[in-house]
Amino acid sequence: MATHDLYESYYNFDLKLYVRMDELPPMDMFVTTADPVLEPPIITVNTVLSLLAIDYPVNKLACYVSDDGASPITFYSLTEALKFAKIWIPYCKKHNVQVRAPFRYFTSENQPQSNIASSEFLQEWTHMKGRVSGVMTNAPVMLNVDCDMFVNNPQIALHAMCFLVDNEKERDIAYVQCPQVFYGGLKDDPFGNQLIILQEYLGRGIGGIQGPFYSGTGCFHRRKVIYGLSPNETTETKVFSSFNVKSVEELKNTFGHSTKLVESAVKALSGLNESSSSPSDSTSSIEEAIQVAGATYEFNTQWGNKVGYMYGSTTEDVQTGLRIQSKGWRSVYSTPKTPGFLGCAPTSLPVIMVQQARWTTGLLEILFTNNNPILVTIFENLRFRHCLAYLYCNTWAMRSLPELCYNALPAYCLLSNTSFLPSGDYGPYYRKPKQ
Ligand SMILES: O=c1ccn([C@@H]2O[C@H](COP(=O)(O)OP(=O)(O)O[C@H]3O[C@H](CO)[C@@H](O)[C@H](O)[C@H]3O)[C@@H](O)[C@H]2O)c(=O)[nH]1
Repeated sequence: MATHDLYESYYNFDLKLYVRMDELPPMDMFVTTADPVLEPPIITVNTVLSLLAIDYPVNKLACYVSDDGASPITFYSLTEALKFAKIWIPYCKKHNVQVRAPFRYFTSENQPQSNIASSEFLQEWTHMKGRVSGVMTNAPVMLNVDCDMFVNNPQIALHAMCFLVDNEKERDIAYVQCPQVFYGGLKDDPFGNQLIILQEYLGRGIGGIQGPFYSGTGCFHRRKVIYGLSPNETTETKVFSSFNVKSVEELKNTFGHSTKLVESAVKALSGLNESSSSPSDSTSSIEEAIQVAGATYEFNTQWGNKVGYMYGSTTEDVQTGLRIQSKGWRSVYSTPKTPGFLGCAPTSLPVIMVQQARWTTGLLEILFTNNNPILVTIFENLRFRHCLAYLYCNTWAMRSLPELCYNALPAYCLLSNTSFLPSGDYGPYYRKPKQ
């Protein structure tokens, strides 16, 4: 194997990835956006450009943007961005640019140092800066990213592949989650936006049990797991014992009436899509994609219930991760020195409160679904200690009441001139220390 064919990447646990370029699995990347006012198209465009420019074979990447706001401005911006991508991506790769979201790259701290940069580079840099203003692929790996989170480490996909490329030891890993890291936060993080407790302490702690929760953006999934595969249903047993004997009708009950989608799901579940790198005929795929994207497609199917993203909670990501882990799958954190993705945290109190109210409500809702952590620990394969970690998060909203009372105690004591701490009179059984 020639050295230049090798991709080598180090992970925290000294895990190495030795794989030829053509052996890397294809990857579909999903960016979601909803509101062109709150999430200006320029942010989405930067995220898309940074994804397209990651260090990965270009013929194995596909990027999908879901715009729930159906904004023509976002659409127009993306078509313009594609033209820009044709010069931006080769430029990043040629000069090994690290931050590949143009709006971050062209900030003052990234100005090239003219004393060390070659004249060719300086010329190209200036040229680039002038332009800044301006059911198809079925890949086995899927990455999802919020529109306001750009790629900060172009090798992040290779880091994730350390775990996902078929490696005997890591076969039961369902997804690789990158912690959410934010730029431009408030000084001293007064509202806890950097999620330090959640990610640095809780996240890393549960990483040692069954792995981090799925927390939305910055997550690399195996498609077959999203389609409902369990770790004990190895590729072979699934193909030969289950799907081959299931009738087409049964499969349609699960995946809907699109024959093409059913075929692609069977391929994904049986691992037959692991090496295909080019999309199928794009015209017919687009027609099929329009059909399966319709709001009514999911009626009387298992989407949202057993396959795909779970419904029933506004934190669909945590619930989907719980469904996956309840089958016994594990997950891992990807925390290379340079964070994989950087996002923009809200900075005003009202926005933060709305966001946290949404999260806490969503987490509580999970307790009232079939994916209640206690039920899936008893009847499925969620580990007990992992169940406790989920319960700790799910009850975030309920904990707010005792926490509020506790926080109000010092103020109450000051006003009423009382103390909630022991007064010093410990009763007859207390022996005073000798002087
Ligand atoms: O109807 C909607 C609403 C939101 N979004 C997109 O979903 C993403 C997350 O929405 P946002 O309002 O930014 O929610 P956050 O609370 O910041 O997101 C966190 O929490 C969400 C719910 O748990 C996860 O889906 C996200 O990945 C995670 O970053 C953004 O790209 C939105 O554009 C849509 O596509 N359609």
